[in-house]
Amino acid sequence: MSTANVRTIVRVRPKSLRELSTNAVDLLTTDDNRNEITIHPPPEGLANSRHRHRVRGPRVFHFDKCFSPSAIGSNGQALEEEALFQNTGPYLVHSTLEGYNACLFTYGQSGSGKTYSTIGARGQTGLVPKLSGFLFKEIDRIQAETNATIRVSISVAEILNETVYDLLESKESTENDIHADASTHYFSQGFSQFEVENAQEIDAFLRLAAKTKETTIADESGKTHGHTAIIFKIHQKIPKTEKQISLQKESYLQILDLGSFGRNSHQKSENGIPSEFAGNDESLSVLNRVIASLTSKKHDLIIPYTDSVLTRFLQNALGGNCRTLVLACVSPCDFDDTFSTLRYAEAARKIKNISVINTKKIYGDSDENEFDTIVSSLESDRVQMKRHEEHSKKLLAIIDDLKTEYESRIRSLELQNTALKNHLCLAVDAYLNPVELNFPKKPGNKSQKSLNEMLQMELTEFQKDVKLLAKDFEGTVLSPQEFNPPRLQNIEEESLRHDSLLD
Ligand SMILES: Nc1ncnc2c1ncn2[C@@H]1O[C@H](COP(=O)(O)OP(=O)(O)OP(=O)(O)O)[C@@H](O)[C@H]1O
Repeated sequence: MSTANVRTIVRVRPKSLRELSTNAVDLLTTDDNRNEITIHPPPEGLANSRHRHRVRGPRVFHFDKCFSPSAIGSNGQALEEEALFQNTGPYLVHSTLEGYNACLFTYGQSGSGKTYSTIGARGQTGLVPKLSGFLFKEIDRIQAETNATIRVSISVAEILNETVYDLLESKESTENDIHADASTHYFSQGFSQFEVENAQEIDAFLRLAAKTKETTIADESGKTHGHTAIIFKIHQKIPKTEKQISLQKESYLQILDLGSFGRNSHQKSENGIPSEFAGNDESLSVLNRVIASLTSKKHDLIIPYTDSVLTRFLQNALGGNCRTLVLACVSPCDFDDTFSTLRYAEAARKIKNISVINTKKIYGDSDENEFDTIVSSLESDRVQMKRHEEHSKKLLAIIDDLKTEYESRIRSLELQNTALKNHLCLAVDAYLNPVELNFPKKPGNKSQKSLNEMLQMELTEFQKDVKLLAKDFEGTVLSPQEFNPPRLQNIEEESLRHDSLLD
């Protein structure tokens, strides 16, 4: 079992021709050695930015690795291409061949270089072709050294508006068709899988997938706006030792080229106004919520993985049984989207994954050894338990906070209650023992009568108020027995008493 944080790599693309021709201001300073990127707010008057009011000066972000655009090498490839591969490929391939699940997913605004970096473009080889070459080189080496048998199969899917398209079978899948693998908890079942024996075959399947995309789900301009998932399943059988025990390992290597968000994106929100996530479906905003929940100080107990198909795919990669790399791609001249990407990428670095080697021992020729199945399932349960234990701790902390808050509220209510009780007692006492008023004698019966009526009315109003007050506090302040409201007869006597005072 190994615990590791999600690793984040940020790649800054060079200025596009449009940005060069319009003299767009470069807002990023990248220090590849310190792995930090500084973003500078655009100069006044150049852009109307959502974030500017929160970012008055430059803001520095830290990552596991940063790549600024570099010169083109003698092989026609940008120099950082090889460095990018060295920082991703071996980690992913070695992890998968050790038996761990591994995942790389891209993140970034439209046109920031996600597809360029993963798949490649116009003579530039992306990570996936390099990775498949390296994978088979390593498989050949291991097979030669250990006599292990390693089989690789590939699935390619497109996630678009909550629908999953199997790009190798050209069919749609519903959410129920696709599900997690029982032993690895990896969300990968339900697509067609094809066994591949070398990098050329992988390349052929990727071309087939691209063709399917183009003919079935691309728009008129030939673009597709979904998230592309390339999933390799690696199955290893390691031959028997003297004790007649052989090992089986099954792991997944998942590459996700995510769709775009951003103001330059191809789609708009429902009301036609471009928004941060308008360029894609809601799934990217769910992904941001998942990252925010996993890294929140408030310890959100429910991580919204199930709110989108994309986050179901990434459930293992974010906080689960997987070694994960995030490749965040940014444009140098777009403040809002670049700032947002850098913020989420930096947050993703705080996510902790607990991964296990997905292995199974086999005795003799049987691969149905009950004991080992139980052991491997227990190991997987242990990881789940550890996660639940962490959640329980967070839950207890929240309960403690709530308890303290409620205790202080109860104390304050008790104080209020005592104050109101005193207040009510005074009011009742004032009513039952009125201060005798010395009204001046007025000549003539008429004015004396109207004064009596006035007194009578005030007395009735006061009686109502006291009754209401007593009702409000019934059972908490005064019991009905304690409170003895004056009856009408008493009021009449009182009125007569006042009358006699006036006489
Ligand atoms: N590092 C880079 N060096 C040179 N050109 C690049 C680089 N990154 C991207 N580009 C160019 O920028 C353009 C956009 O790149 P890309 O299509 O990979 O973006 P994206 O993030 O996948 O966008 P979308 O999600 O909208 O498809 C392409 O023409 C690509 O060739």
